Amino acid sequence: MSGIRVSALFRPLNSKEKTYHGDSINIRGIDSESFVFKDEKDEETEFRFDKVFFPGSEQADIYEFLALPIVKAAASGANGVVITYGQTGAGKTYSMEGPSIIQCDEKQKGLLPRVVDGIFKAIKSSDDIIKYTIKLSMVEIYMERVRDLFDRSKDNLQIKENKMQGIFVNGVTEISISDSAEALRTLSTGIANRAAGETRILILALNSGPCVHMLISYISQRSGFTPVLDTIAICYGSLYGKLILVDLAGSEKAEKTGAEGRVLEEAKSINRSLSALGNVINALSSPGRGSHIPYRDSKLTRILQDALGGNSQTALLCCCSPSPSNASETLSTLRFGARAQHIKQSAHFNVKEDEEETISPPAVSSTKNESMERILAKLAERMEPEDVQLLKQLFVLEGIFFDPNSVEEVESAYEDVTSRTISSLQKAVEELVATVDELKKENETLKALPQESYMLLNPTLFNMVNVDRV
Ligand SMILES: Nc1ncnc2c1ncn2[C@@H]1O[C@H](COP(=O)(O)OP(=O)(O)OP(=O)(O)O)[C@@H](O)[C@H]1O
Repeated sequence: MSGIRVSALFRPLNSKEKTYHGDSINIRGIDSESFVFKDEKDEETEFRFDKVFFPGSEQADIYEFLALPIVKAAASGANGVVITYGQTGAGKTYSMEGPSIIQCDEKQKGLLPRVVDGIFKAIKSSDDIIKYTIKLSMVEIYMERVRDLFDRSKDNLQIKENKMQGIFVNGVTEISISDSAEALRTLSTGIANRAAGETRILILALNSGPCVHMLISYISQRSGFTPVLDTIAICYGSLYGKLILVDLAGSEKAEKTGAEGRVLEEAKSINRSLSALGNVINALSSPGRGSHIPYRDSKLTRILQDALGGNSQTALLCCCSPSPSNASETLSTLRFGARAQHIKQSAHFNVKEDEEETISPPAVSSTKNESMERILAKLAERMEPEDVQLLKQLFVLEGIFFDPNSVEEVESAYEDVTSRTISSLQKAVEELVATVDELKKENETLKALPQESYMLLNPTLFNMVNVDRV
């Protein structure tokens, strides 16, 4: 999958819409990927997405097209994100959950229960030797605070970032699950805790390891290493895939909600976070984009930074009403989706460090390679070509990841690898100095011995010391 996979979904008309406009709808399908949309002024615009789900589409088809490839990739250690976007009542939650995640007709099942089933299926069909741990977290963003839906006392969680996990919610409750039924029961407690109208984020973390076939490929790579790199060889033990499902809050304008007081404040906060998402998408999709992408402008964009900026497989479902009465909101949802289509990404595998196992990370992505080359070019200005070659291998081994568009992160990755290399070189130098000291001492002892003892101990040394004395 390249870029973000974007689909538009038109739910069936509801009874209210039918009352006002009968059966009329403002879209005319062209094929499974495109349609003509008629706005409030009867102007027509053609839209094309990766797939269009017209009214009456099957929930199973949406899952298979948007989420299944991501589920499979997550089971092999890649990050994935599925987002539903659209105005209130457009079908985001229905698409995500279906009428209920616990008791529901098979046909109506939403993405969430299907994703959970899909993960367990992928695990069952994988190699027996791989052991998986699956953990669930569920948060909502309420008035720019990240709240834990499994533990309501945690109502202002912080978003952090590290090299192995990328972006993560610090201190969030993670519940281990071992089968679909348990996962759905757990999820339903989180769903019961949510506030109406907020953005809900479900994080499924999959850890797997040890993985033997990767151990073999690691050994074959190691055979070419010099002893210097051996001393800093990094051990890998497990892969983890992070799968995030995001049911966004309604995208309509705050004023349109007719709310007042606290509810209006909530609506404005939702608008701010969705407009921050729009700004990030605009920045990422602009052809001559600069290096600054405003991920830090909202909690939502910060959590989705990996998803939008590079190292995840991402699917966006733009949920719409097909009714002329919602034309202006539908148009803005479609435009949002059209912009998102221009974002280019590259998913890569996450390899978690482990002290006991040694496996090689899968191949790095092309974006990461570009970043790597850039950093190596910088290093080449001040290092010997052989050392740069060694670093190149180290980059590949270490599976370094960072946002290649962020100068800050490029710098920190550069500093990280440089300082590790320097410390390993320092260690090697210290060992050499110790060896030289030992040899010197040995030499002194030998010099102090009478000549006859030299000859008995080692005739070669005797000759060397003699030469030295001459
Ligand atoms: N694809 C669909 N098929 C049948 N009914 C649907 C579909 N999508 C949505 N609906 C119905 O439309 C109504 C609103 O849908 P839903 O709650 O999913 O909207 P939403 O976009 O999540 O709204 P909110 O922003 O308030 O969460 C529900 O009653 C739901 O049953």
